[in-house]
Amino acid sequence: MLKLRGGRTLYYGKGDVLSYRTYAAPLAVKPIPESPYAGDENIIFAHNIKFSVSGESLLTSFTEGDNSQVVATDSMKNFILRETSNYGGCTTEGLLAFLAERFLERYPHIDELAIEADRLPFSAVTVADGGGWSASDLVFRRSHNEHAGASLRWRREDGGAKLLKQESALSRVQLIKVRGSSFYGFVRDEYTTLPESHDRPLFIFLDIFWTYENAADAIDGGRGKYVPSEQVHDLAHTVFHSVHSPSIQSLIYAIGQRILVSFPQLSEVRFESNNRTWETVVEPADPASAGVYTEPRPPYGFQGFTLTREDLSEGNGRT
Ligand SMILES: O=c1[nH]c(=O)c2[nH]c(=O)[nH]c2[nH]1
Repeated sequence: MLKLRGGRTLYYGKGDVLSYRTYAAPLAVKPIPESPYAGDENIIFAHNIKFSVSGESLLTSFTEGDNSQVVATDSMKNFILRETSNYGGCTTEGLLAFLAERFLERYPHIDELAIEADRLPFSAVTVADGGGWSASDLVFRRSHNEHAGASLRWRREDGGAKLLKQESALSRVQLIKVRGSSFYGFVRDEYTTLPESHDRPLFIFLDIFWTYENAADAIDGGRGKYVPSEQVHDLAHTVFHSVHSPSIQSLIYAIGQRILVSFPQLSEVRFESNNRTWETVVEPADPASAGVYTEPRPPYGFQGFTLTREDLSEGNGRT
């Protein structure tokens, strides 16, 4: 949240700015053992952007109805859309940094801004190419599955723009593991009705956020240290597949450790998870046989956890 000196909150801006940029620079990343992902041609580089500004100079627009310093949110939308064509890089974080820095240059009375985006994923369709199959470079399908995101906060300082906060994201992951998860040993008392489970079908909703040690690695994909959400997703799959989890709490911690080990350029990884474990209708005779489940009823449980590099050192009291 954007705040003025003295702690007063003041901001305004535009959300849901839908920007479909074509032919951004291609992104190439180092492969990791858990993922075949090596980059993106960025033929479609599309985002849903949210943008807001703050500053002492805007106070009278609220207190006195003085619009003389107000950049209309309609103009913000135009700025974002038009300037997106001038972005020469290949990452969402880079696009947001480019827009933020240009905006602060263009409007010197704005002190602080927040900009965030969800990447709108489009994947190439597979086409027959005379005997085989290949990925089209012309036709793409809109995906409504998990996607990347990023958020940045900037403040004008000493005439330049200073990055205050950076977070990248993988949002709306939905994964089901049909067996190999348990939940038992929890507090049992007069309020407990949940049976212990030694092998449950575990369905989780997951959002994963990460922060770089050096934000330049997120902003400039050419430095070779960009962490693509696709690799984060593949790491999460791999851990979910391979560990027997005693709880979602323990599962997200294991995924977080693996992410920090794989990507030494990150300082922090954060999780928000949601338990959507299917409700059992017909119990399977043994875990690998036919069962029938249905959607769980609300309310849903959730978990949150932030890991730092300390979580990788021995004797941190958490492992
Ligand atoms: O992985 C879980 N963690 C919990 O804290 C919890 N609580 C609950 O009812 N089911 C689960 N599952």
